[in-house]
Amino acid sequence: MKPEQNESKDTAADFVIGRHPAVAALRSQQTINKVFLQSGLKAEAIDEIRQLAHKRHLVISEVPKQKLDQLTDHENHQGVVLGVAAFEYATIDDLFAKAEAAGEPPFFLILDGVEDPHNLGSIMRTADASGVHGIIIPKRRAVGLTSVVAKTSTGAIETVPVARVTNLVNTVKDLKERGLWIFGTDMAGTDYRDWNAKGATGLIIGNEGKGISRLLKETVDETLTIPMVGSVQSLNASVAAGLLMYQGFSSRHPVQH
Ligand SMILES: C[S@@+](CC[C@H](N)C(=O)[O-])C[C@H]1O[C@@H](n2cnc3c(N)ncnc32)[C@H](O)[C@@H]1O
Repeated sequence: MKPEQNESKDTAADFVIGRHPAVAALRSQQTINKVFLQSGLKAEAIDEIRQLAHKRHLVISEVPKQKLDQLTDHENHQGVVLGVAAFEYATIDDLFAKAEAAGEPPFFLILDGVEDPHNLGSIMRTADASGVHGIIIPKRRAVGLTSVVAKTSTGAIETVPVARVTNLVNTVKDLKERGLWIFGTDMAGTDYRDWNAKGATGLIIGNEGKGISRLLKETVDETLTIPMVGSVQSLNASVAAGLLMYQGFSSRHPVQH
């Protein structure tokens, strides 16, 4: 499959939902594109939001409650939703370009349905620190680039490109054709301390509950395990990703004695 059939450059819409978060966002430096207020709603907090929006020369759209329910997937919006600056997604080619610009074999992270924005943000933070050239996520059933992810990433959202694809299995097959060696992760594989990530590498981290899907597991060249001696079943996805990314870093940047 050609990459352009599976992925494209796109942007994520994000919303600030509810009265307090909206006031905080309007008072901050955050770029706001749209202000939606529930039509006919009268309250002091709404007046304050109107004033703050006017001060910033923002256009206010008065919309029926159903429209806000729809935008927020029925979250408790209290009649207020702001459309905030979207984060732009990269393409797979952008990720390859980043590796090439660094003069290094690609080191990509593939997240198979990570859902928790704190996990994604924290993974991005470690990816930035450990020299990962980019992250690939699926379009469906996974968290995207939201404001919580941006905050948790402590700025890494600006430096680590994230590509969103419709079909991870096809993307991984395509990456293999482009020379990457694909590593899966679960509880029964090679000890990750023996892992050498010097070559072109794709590392897959699974969903917080389900791990890596069966079809994706079938595509991997090798599976890695972080040994565990306690009683818990598995590590948190971002902790496991962090340890593995740093093992990758260690093999790429050995200590010079
Ligand atoms: C919370 S775990 C998922 C657990 C899931 N029940 C399973 O059995 O795969 C989320 C992801 O973190 C990574 N992970 C967690 N603990 C790991 C370990 N000890 N070794 C390798 N990867 C691990 C894997 O990528 C896993 O898919």
